[in-house]
Amino acid sequence: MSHLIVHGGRPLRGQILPSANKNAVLPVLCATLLSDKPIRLHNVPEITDVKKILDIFRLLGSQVAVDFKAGTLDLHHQHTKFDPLVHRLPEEMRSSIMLVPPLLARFGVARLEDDVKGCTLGVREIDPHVEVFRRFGGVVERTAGSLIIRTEATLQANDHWLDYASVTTTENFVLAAASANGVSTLTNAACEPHVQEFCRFMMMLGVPIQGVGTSRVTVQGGAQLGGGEFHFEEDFHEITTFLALGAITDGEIRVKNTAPTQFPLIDRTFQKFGIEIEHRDGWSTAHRDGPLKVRQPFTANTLTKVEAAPWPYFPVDLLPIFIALGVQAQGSALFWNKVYDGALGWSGELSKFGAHVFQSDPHRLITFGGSPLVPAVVESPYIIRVAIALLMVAASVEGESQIMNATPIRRAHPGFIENLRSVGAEVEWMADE
Ligand SMILES: CC(=O)N[C@H]1[C@@H](OP(=O)(O)OP(=O)(O)OC[C@H]2O[C@@H](n3ccc(=O)[nH]c3=O)[C@H](O)[C@@H]2O)O[C@H](CO)[C@@H](O)[C@@H]1O
Ligand SMILES: C=C(OP(=O)(O)O)C(=O)O
Repeated sequence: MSHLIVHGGRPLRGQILPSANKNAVLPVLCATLLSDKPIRLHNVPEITDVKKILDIFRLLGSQVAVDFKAGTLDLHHQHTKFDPLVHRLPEEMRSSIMLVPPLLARFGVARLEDDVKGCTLGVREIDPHVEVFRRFGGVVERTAGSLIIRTEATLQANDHWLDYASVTTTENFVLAAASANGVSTLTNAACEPHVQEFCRFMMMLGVPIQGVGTSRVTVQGGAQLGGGEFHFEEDFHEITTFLALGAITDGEIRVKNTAPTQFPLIDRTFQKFGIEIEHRDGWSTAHRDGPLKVRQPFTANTLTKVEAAPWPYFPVDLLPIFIALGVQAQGSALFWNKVYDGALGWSGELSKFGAHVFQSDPHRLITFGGSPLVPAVVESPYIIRVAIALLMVAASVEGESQIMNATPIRRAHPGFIENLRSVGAEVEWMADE
């Protein structure tokens, strides 16, 4: 059941309790492997990436007890063993790469399959990760289809300066530094909300970290790590997505949001399309007054633009959601993906709805929105948020559309289709032939 049928044109109204952020949950799961004490996690989402990591934990001999209904996960990596000749880390997901430091710290060896590229957004380098492994004393060897990384001794604390603020490389540095023999500092560190949430988990395990939320992070390594309990926050991606779904269908969805301090730039970006976000009493709502409309800039010869780059810029994973708003909003807007070189190639699918978009180069796309759209059969690339963006457009257009290959949604958003139905959407997975 990889395709979605959407009967669009209904305003979506209601209330949503968002799930946790996949990109916080996955590094935390990897980090649990550093400790041999019991750990309990709350608000754990039932998503395919989480299930893949739990499967490998079971194969390694860890105790795993999960209740997705209650959102609780109990992990105990006490009798865990890793054999590079037998065990394969999960493929088609980026987060596998963050199992490497805990495996090195505990077993002195890790093996990483080549396909850890995740969403097909363009080049997703592993070199910054390899550099981090080497700086901590890892010896990296290429074999057919995988990398083998080994360490002879305890990981060596060090200072490192990244080429760019990479999310998973920052998390990998912190993971390696936690078990290294001294103080390590990373400069040009990523500081996304999920990186901060991951660091808070590491601190709960007993790792002293300074500079969380900034571009320089210092980690005191070598502490004896404990266990404990941790509760995941609501995902700012999912909050934003449901606010946008309410707005694009001319409805109104109220979404629980206990961290509105993360939202000022996201709110201002909504305003660029004629949408006002209200945060009140732990809930957020998007209001629109009339048709969606791109706000005109005061500067001559420019376009209203959404510029996505590492945090605290506008988050790159949310760009497709706003491109969907752009094709429905009257006027022109420029979307600039400063991170990925292959994240906009799907724009041809928007044309099937009758949308007018122009990709000016691999990083930039202009929407000329507001013209009437028609239902369509479109094909999603393997990109979570693009499957959702196509679904958003379909939900805003009267009639039946189909989104082929929409399963990437299941990598990040548990019960997404059920949630959509609960706010009035007519959407279902297509039965297999
Ligand atoms: C599991 C996880 O957490 N995945 C997220 C993580 O992936 P991930 O950690 O893989 O993303 P990186 O931050 O490493 O960036 C991805 C790629 O973008 C390019 N790049 C990035 C930044 C930059 O300033 N210059 C540059 O060229 C590089 O080619 C890099 O390989 O962060 C990405 C960027 O927020 C998100 O899209 C992914 O959802
Ligand atoms: C791109 C994403 O994930 P990944 O890095 O796991 O592919 C995402 O979460 O939007």
